[in-house]
Amino acid sequence: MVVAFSIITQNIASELTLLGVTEDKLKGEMMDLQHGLAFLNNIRITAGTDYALSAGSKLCILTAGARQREGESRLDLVQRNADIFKSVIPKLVHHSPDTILLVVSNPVDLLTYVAWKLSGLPKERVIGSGTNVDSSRFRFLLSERFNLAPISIHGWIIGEHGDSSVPVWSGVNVAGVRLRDLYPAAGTSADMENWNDIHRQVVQSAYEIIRLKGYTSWAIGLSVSILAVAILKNTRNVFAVSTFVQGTYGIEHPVFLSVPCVLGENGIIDIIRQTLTEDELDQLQKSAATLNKIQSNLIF
Ligand SMILES: NC(=O)C1=CN([C@@H]2O[C@H](COP(=O)(O)OP(=O)(O)OC[C@H]3O[C@@H](n4cnc5c(N)ncnc54)[C@H](O)[C@@H]3O)[C@@H](O)[C@H]2O)C=CC1
Ligand SMILES: CC(=O)C(=O)O
Repeated sequence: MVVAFSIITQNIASELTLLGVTEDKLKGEMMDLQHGLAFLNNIRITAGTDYALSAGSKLCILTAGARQREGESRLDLVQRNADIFKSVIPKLVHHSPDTILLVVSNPVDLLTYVAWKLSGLPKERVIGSGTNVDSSRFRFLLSERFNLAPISIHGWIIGEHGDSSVPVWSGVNVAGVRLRDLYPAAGTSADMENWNDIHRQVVQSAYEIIRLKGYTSWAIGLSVSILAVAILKNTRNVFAVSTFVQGTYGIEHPVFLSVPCVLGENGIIDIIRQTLTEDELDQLQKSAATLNKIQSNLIF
């Protein structure tokens, strides 16, 4: 619902459909959103369980599925949510054969792979929300340490949206001034200033928020609506999103994980190849291997 709300406030869509399994809940959410339209630009909002409502969609955002309970990892959800995708994806693509799929449900990298396989769509049109939200958490935490606005901090988290994510310390910079030029040990094992604690906090963020409020919503909602803006407005902005990476960064496994990608009306237009250190590359390849191990045992 935060994704839907953020999209409505961004004025990027003329129609929005909420699809799900509970008619009453969907109708209630639809009415509540509709009653706010007098304060916003107009948009046609519909809701229901009939996938025909979504016919001709340019973008389908997938948030269906189980979420982590306290202490559960994202990877623990995989088979449950793959089963749900088995019933959802073919119906979506049947009604919108030229759509772009943007997967948010967890574990997002594995489910993006599942969505790609089930949909038959070209890989450029199947995208996972990936580590865009981790990168935003990273930039926020760095911004507190630098005492600067998060938007002025450039830093990327790549790899799995989950426990094996990779902080690209070698690239962290403000206005082109690299943290590593000022303090070469930042994020390494020799780091006396403990910058890596920021990455630890990024990885722990979802666990901590789930412990505190039961689920995460605001940051992911904003993060996904920004991706929707880039796709629907063809902006060519660069975000860390989950894409098919076999053959890039020396990754041999057929997996989806996050690297910086250019987004536009056809989905992923290009991958930006970052100059990673040997250690960062090694971590990225390990992240791919972690995902591949689970992916090879998936049934869908
Ligand atoms: N990638 C990311 O950064 C994030 C991912 N998530 C993931 O998004 C998913 C949803 O999380 P929440 O919205 O918090 O959970 P929620 O429980 O509030 O919503 C899940 C929705 O899925 C619907 N659903 C269940 N089976 C369905 C089916 N067969 N067809 C259509 N809809 C179905 C439910 O009715 C419910 O409305 C979870 O997998 C969660 O882990 C959540 C936050 C961030
Ligand atoms: C739940 C989740 O994946 C997140 O907020 O990062």
